Amino acid sequence: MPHKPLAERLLALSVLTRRPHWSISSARRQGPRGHWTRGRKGGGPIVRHSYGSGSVSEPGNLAGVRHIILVLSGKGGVGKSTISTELALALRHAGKKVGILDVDLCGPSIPRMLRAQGRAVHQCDSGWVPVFVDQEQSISLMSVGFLLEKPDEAVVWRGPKKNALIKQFVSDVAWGQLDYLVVDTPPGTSDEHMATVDALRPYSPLGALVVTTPQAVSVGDVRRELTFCRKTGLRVIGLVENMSGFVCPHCAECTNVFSRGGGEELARHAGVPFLGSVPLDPELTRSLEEGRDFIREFPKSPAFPALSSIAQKILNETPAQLP
Ligand SMILES: Nc1ncnc2c1ncn2[C@@H]1O[C@H](COP(=O)(O)OP(=O)(O)OP(=O)(O)O)[C@@H](O)[C@H]1O
Repeated sequence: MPHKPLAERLLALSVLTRRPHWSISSARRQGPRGHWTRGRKGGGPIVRHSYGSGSVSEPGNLAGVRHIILVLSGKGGVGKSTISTELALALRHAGKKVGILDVDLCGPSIPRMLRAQGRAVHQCDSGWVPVFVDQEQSISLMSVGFLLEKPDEAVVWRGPKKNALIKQFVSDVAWGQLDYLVVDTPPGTSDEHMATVDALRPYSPLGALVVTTPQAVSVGDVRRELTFCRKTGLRVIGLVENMSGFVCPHCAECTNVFSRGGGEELARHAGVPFLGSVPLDPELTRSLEEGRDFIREFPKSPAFPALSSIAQKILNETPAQLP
């Protein structure tokens, strides 16, 4: 069977939902600049969904989410998806219900990191049901990776189309009730970031966690990321320095492969909290490649204390529990 293009599969998916107000099919009356437009004016749809720990009847599909955390970085490959995944796992092991929204449309890596590639997105009356990655259904994940025919298929879209999908991820995914939604973003400060921040603004995100590596270039990029947060009114929860030294598995000595301390110094200089330094850890790399639960399986590894302490700092800031 020939592969259908992604837009066609999304169209088929939204036709299945038969949603009267906002679906790709009804909204494909394209605006003058190629934007998908809403079928009717107004705010988010009134939804009633009843899975998870209760039922809600409020505007929009993020109404049951308590805290939204964006994970940003100025540069690619610094470990944004890694920090998003491990933060979600650590919060889940602290007894929280967690969702992950992967808006890194051109490089969705979280399905692989959580061994969820190839899983399907289903429908309910309230929209797309995210993929539950654990048996207890404590972590749910939505990613463009689930809409691709092949895991390595490229998403070659211009900005307006990407922005429309991001808006749809925010308005049409039935998250149910969550303590935390972790949003993994692409590197940089692009249109997609603006679209994400704009779509999430009505839900008052808790703020942004900014990831950097110790090298000067990444630290320079993160400076721009902090400016982006300031200009878009997004609070910086804190800065994380990733790949910060390598702890030898034989003698436990830490070698600073890159320079060290740049992130902490930048945080001090910028007046934002520093959340911690995560060392390079081969067990972390392996567990991400194999889609294993690093927080549960590797509590003695070098990256574990830093990752749990970052999660604990977030928990300390947001003590409220779901009822
Ligand atoms: N602290 C760490 N120790 C060991 N490996 C790590 C660590 N942090 C990240 N990695 C590895 O580095 C690679 C890049 O990480 P990741 O995909 O999280 O970066 P990213 O910033 O999300 O990249 P992109 O910009 O492509 O979205 C991955 O293979 C991951 O396993």
